[in-house]
Amino acid sequence: MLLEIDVTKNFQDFTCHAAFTLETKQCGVFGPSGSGKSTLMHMLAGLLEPDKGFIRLNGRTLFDREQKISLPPDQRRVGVVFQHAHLFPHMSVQRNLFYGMNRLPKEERHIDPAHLIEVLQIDKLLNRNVSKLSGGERQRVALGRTILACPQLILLDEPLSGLDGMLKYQIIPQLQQVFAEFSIPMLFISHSLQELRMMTEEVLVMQKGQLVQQLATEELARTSFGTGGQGYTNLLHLDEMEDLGKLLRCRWGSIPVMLVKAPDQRPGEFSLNGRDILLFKKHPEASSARNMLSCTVRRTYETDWLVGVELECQDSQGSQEQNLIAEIVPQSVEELNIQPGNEVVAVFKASAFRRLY
Ligand SMILES: Nc1ncnc2c1ncn2[C@@H]1O[C@H](COP(=O)(O)OP(=O)(O)OP(=O)(O)O)[C@@H](O)[C@H]1O
Repeated sequence: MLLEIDVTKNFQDFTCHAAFTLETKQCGVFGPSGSGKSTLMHMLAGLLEPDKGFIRLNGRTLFDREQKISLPPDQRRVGVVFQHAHLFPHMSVQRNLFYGMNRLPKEERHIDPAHLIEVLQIDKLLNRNVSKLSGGERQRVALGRTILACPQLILLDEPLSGLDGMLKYQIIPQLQQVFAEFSIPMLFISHSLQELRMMTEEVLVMQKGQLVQQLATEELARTSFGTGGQGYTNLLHLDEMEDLGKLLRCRWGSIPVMLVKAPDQRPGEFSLNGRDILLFKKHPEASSARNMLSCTVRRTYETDWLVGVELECQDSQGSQEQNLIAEIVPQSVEELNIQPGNEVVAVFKASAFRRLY
């Protein structure tokens, strides 16, 4: 995908200006409420006309003020999924799903509906009336309808913010799978950095109507979590849980880790705060913490008042496996001689994990 934009929109007391070139398939738009994320998205989709500038998608001009080009939304090949799925209330799920696809010339229909329906797990909903769907089901149908129209770009405007926490994290793996399998470029708009980390590789940061940064989502996570009070959040996929009574032995890739047993605990995504990880020079002789991983320091970086230490953790065979970031105070960096290439032991409790979904 190649998206080239330089647009300006003036409202009475607000100006939105964004100029960027994007080649990444999975990109986020991040910013606080009122920073202009939706305004930018509406200009892209053709729902709002910029006062100045141009929008080109894969070399095709969607908008150009000087050339007096402004394609209507249905000719842009840009699909939109809103916060609240705008499904047609008088149609069944099936008719909603195929609405856009039926309007496409046959030679442009390159998505297999049966496969998409399977990945989105909506096969049992096809004959239902849309008023009988839950929030998560509605969002999956809305996404399916948008994808079947075979857009060159999909805009998702806070698609998860209308869903409660648990449901949100259940739908994320499905979204990840859909975008990976069908390889559709997307712009994912959100004010949740956690969602963006799970869904995108690169992110555009909006502030007060201006595009202020374009960077890797992971890089943004490091700086924002580091300078914010909450600390950097490592995201870990844990599976193969083995019941040891009050603890669960799980796999993080090929590394075994211990997790406290909670009701209804099952494999999935967990977070581990970088400030909950202690670093030791040598393997501690005894500790109440259940997790002690041998690691190599890869890099350090400074946050406002802590130091982020990028670690490569080894599995039992000693091969470098997973990455982890610990945040420690500068004095500890000096005392432990934390430098790239040095070996340390990362220690954290079995209760330090938080389940995401
Ligand atoms: N049609 C309009 N007329 C006048 N002002 C508008 C219009 N649309 C948006 N704005 C203003 O533009 C600013 C940015 O709004 P926008 O909805 O783009 O922000 P946002 O980053 O998407 O916010 P949120 O996360 O709350 O959805 C706001 O101050 C809003 O009041």
